[in-house]
Amino acid sequence: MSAPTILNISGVNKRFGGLQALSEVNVKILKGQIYGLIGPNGAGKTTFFNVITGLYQADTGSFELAGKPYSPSAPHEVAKAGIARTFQNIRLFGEMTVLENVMVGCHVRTHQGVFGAVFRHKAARTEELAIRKRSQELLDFVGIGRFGERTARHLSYGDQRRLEIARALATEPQLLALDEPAAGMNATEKLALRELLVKIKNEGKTILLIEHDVKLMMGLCDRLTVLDYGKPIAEGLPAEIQKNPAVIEAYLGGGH
Ligand SMILES: Nc1ncnc2c1ncn2[C@@H]1O[C@H](COP(=O)(O)OP(=O)(O)OP(=O)(O)O)[C@@H](O)[C@H]1O
Repeated sequence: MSAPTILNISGVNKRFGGLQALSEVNVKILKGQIYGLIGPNGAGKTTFFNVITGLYQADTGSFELAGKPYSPSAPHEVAKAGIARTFQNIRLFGEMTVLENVMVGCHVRTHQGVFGAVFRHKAARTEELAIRKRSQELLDFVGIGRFGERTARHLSYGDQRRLEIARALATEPQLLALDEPAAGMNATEKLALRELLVKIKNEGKTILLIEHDVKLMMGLCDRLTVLDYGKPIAEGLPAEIQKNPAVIEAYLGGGH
């Protein structure tokens, strides 16, 4: 029996004025996969992320998350529905501690929410302790457990990326959507990131990944979709994608 479908999206179109940023995009991601989205600059990758996480509204498209119809809406609702994302430009609470950043992520799934935590009702205190413990476990999992009390903005670049991933995992997502997590990383940091993503996959999580480093993607992804000028030009296994003439043309041809 094949794995259940986590994300099933079809017929997505998105236009900005005269520009067709997404054109009939279909993506189907199975549980436990690392699914890659690649394409030259401006191909529509981030727009696709923005559409599935409710930052942009698609002109058309049908969306299913873990077998249920899903309508991308406000970011908090999207997190509750089960999609957690990171951004090309790191978005942390820079003045909060590393641990607190992850705790914020955990509150998506709590009963008391952030207000309960602030006013310190008794039930909230108990929940808060559990959240602290869970957050520390997540920091340990991504490899920055020793920095919990540091101010987030004092972490190294690579560790800030890990923290973003820990915070996203804290929302207990069905799908972890990572937008260029290796951007700006050196070779050692990239290698460590790769190991972390494999570790997350081995926990049974499902990952949707945008990344410019094609070599990294080919080694990491179970399947990929290639976008070019908003259109899907190929879908398949890394070995199929690598020898697809349309993909080679999109990357090496004169259009970009
Ligand atoms: N809010 C917007 N308004 C108008 N045009 C936009 C908007 N967002 C994106 N675009 C345009 O849509 C196209 C796709 O952009 P997008 O950022 O999704 O590409 P990308 O594949 O993520 O590129 P990169 O790899 O450079 O991040 C581009 O031509 C971009 O200029």
